Amino acid sequence: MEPAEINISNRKPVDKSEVVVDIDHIAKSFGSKEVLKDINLQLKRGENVVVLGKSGQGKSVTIQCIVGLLTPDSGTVKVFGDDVAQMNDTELKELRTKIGFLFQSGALYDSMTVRENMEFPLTRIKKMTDQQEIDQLVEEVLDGVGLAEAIDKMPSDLSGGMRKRAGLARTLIMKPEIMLYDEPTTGLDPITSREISELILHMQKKYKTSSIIITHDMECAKITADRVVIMDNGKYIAEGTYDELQQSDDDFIRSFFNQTK
Ligand SMILES: Nc1ncnc2c1ncn2[C@@H]1O[C@H](COP(=O)(O)OP(=O)(O)OP(=O)(O)O)[C@@H](O)[C@H]1O
Repeated sequence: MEPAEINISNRKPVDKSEVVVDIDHIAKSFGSKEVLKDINLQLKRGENVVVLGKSGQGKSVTIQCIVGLLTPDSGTVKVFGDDVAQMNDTELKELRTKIGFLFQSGALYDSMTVRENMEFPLTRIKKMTDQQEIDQLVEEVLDGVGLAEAIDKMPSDLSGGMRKRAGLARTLIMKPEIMLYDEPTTGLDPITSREISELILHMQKKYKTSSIIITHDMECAKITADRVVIMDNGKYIAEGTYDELQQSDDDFIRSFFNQTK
């Protein structure tokens, strides 16, 4: 059954100067398949927005449009006020240094220790050479995610939750202004999932990042979200705080909140 469309037009106007990601009526098809029909989303500075939606609704495609890996067929995506589709390779590279990703796997290099994994983006991307400065940043970031003791371990010696923390640390060491989390708690047990969600919240406060968090984990949404948007059939159909949406009169919206993990 098609969900009822929810009126989201009466939301408060957003102060544009605070908007770091502005997705304006984007559409994207692959062949005859219309994946995104009309997506609008504004991410404000320092805000955590959680995107909920059933599988295959185009959440990852939306993220790829933000970093310029895909170009929308119509509509615009502006990051820090600049249209991503108009950026040249140098500008895209520069943009991506300001955006951190955390994917499901955590994406560590298995042949490097935790310390070497942290050093890698500093020496390869930031071209840092001062070893003392590098050591200080690595120790600080690992301490922040509770992995100070694991600094000389190999990724294969870490639990799933520790790997996820290390992946997060490796992203945060670049001090991104925007974080994109794609299913950050998938595959983790409930206790570790909660720890990662709390860490995402803690990191938002500590580094003042703006984040988009794609998840199916409602506890993660509850812990991390300042605002939740629900995506269905290529459109954003509802938006509000976790509590507002949980109390919605719409059965489809409430169905997200009634699921067990
Ligand atoms: N590069 C591409 N070429 C063709 N089709 C694609 C491409 N990228 C995504 N799609 C299609 O777009 C649809 C949405 O994919 P997407 O990965 O964004 O969904 P999702 O909402 O993130 O799902 P999930 O929650 O399962 O990760 C899928 O049907 C997918 O096959």
